[in-house]
Amino acid sequence: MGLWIVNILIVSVGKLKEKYLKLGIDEFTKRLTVYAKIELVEVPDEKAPEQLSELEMEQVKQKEGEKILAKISPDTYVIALAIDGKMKSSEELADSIDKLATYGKSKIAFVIGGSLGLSKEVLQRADEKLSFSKMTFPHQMMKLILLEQVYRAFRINRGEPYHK
Ligand SMILES: C[S@@+](CC[C@H](N)C(=O)[O-])C[C@H]1O[C@@H](n2cnc3c(N)ncnc32)[C@H](O)[C@@H]1O
Repeated sequence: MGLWIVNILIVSVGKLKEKYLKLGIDEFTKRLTVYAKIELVEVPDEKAPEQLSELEMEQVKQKEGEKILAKISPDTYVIALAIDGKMKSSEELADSIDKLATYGKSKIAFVIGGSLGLSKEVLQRADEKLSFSKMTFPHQMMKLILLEQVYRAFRINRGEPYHK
């Protein structure tokens, strides 16, 4: 594990409403502060009623995408969460984070899309696309799962015990 301070930024779309998810997110954020500087940023979602045309859906994603990109500095390594991205084991994610930190990429942003997903501009900016399975998770739940996996990654890299 590199000795660099790793800055983890998680950018997501929309305000977290569910209390049960908030509790979990707060818990893993707190646990992670031992290992990294962690920042969670929520950008406002665009109104997306049921009956949107393809074009309108693209516009929603584009507007949300602009707000996401505005939060990410140019020297940040961006990992976009996408269903069709690359799947990794927890050990592989841990290794990726370790290598990024070791080779001087100490700013890592994970990006989670809104209900319609991420814009092509965000996906183009991303250095990699990470999939958590072929299943679709609600974005707020995705944030909790991501935080747990990032926490797990740091525990793995430190050789610290964590339940299997
Ligand atoms: C409700 S999902 C969006 C679903 C949208 N139809 C799509 O295909 O992207 C909201 C966000 O959660 C993340 N997400 C949901 N399921 C995921 C998965 N299995 N792997 C990676 N990211 C996922 C993605 O960032 C996605 O943009």
